[in-house]
Amino acid sequence: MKLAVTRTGLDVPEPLRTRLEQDDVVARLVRKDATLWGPDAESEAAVRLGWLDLPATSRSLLASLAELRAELVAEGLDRIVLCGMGGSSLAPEVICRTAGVPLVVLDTTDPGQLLSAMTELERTVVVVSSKSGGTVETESQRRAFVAAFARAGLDERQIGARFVVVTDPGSPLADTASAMGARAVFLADPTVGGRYSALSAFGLVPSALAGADVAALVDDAEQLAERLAEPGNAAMELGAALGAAFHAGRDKLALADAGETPVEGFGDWAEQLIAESTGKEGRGILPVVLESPEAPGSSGPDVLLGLVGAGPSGAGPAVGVTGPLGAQFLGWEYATAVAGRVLGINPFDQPNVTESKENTQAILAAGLPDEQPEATIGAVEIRGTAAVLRGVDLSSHDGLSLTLDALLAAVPPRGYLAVMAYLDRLRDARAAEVRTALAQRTEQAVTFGWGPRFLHSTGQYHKGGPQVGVFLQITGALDEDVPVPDQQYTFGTLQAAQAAGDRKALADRDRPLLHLHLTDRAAGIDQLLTALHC
Ligand SMILES: O=P(O)(O)OC[C@H]1O[C@](O)(CO)[C@@H](O)[C@@H]1O
Repeated sequence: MKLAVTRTGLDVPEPLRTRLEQDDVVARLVRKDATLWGPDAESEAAVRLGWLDLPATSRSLLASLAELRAELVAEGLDRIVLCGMGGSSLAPEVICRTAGVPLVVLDTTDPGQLLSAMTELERTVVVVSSKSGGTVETESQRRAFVAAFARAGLDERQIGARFVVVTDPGSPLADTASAMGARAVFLADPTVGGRYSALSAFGLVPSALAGADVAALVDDAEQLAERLAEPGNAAMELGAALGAAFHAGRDKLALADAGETPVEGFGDWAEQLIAESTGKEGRGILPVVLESPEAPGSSGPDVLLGLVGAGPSGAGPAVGVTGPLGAQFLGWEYATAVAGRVLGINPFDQPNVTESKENTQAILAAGLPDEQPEATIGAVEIRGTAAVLRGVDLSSHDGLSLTLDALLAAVPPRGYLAVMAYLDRLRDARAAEVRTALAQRTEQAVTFGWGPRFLHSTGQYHKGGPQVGVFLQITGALDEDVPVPDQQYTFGTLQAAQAAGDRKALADRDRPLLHLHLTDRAAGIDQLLTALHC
């Protein structure tokens, strides 16, 4: 099956089509012309287009991956835990979900979620994936697993044999991998950025070790790669549609898995690709991951519905993309690069991501801020900016409902509300229902992200995109905490510092923000959902 793109209710205007043709974008992109995104982006683009070659170059990984998987299974090591953030874990999660094979993805600093991953150690192999090799979440998780294996009685050599590392050549993680005697190290192509790395070792290594058929993925991508030089190819059509929608004022892309598609959870991967690539210089396309094509938020004056796995069935505006997963990855990457050109931004940098990271480090050094709640209602402590809380009667018996009403009222027309939950996405999964409940009550887009994962995805858009966002941050009390080995802080402190660091980054931009801290997570989520449904 080939990649196919269909549209309803959205035209690609002739001038845009002509411009893309006259500028020879199709031919220039496949020959990796770094000038496509303007002079400011040129030096970065020159070292960021390696993803176009991956369908051919990644083939060389397949034999060694099959061998390594067989070796691990023979030793009874059949549980794969992947430590990695953003582009280093989102693709393997979709690949494994789609293939129906188990992969434990650890992309969090939540101590509870970490502890649930640190089980069944006797059958566990940990894949540590980080391009830069310097991502604090990933390095902290690696240390925690080393300590857990040691507690389980493994010696140094045995511990090393439980780790597989994926990183860029020369990164600090490459050095650590050899120092710890990691069982295998895969050095990835440094000319591929994190969110474009689905078909590289970052996507393939953990997925193959978990049992997914990654050869099929590469085959499917290669079939599309062969057509990418053709004018009007499907990926070009998708990029043109995203660009046309943006210029028509439809700068929210509501993404849903659709139809009989075997692709599962694609929206979470595409969300990072689109948000981090386009959300900068005060513009961008905001991906809104929907629970289903009919979920609230699938239509609106600023929305384009994007269906993965089926053509659009209604009047639109919508775009449907069908085809196998390998082709979907490559097609959306290509389309995002094209959309970047249409929007006039550099789709390969993430200039605002470091800000929250730096705030986090400063907070870890100085200590967590002491911010007293404005009110505590049941299991929910309420804090927030004046733009949300001014005039809200927090002493009222329905103070939480009134607060949420005020939050919704603060979202401007064509703006958005971002829910950011620094919780355990397994145990506190019901928190995601807050998105649907809020989206039912507003015309504006409502997104949901698990912290700190979203910091490596929509976090770029929040800070670098149009400043029309309103934010709901949810944090929760800890049942247990876990020290980060050889650091002065625990995972719980790191998680709290990440949340506080991001609050600071948003406050520095005067964005309206409501911070709800759940003193009892389950009770607090219940309370929130009740307040939203009444
Ligand atoms: O693979 P790394 O270097 O750990 O980075 C993880 C993620 O962090 C970012 O660099 C920035 O948030 C993403 O672009 C990337 O996918």
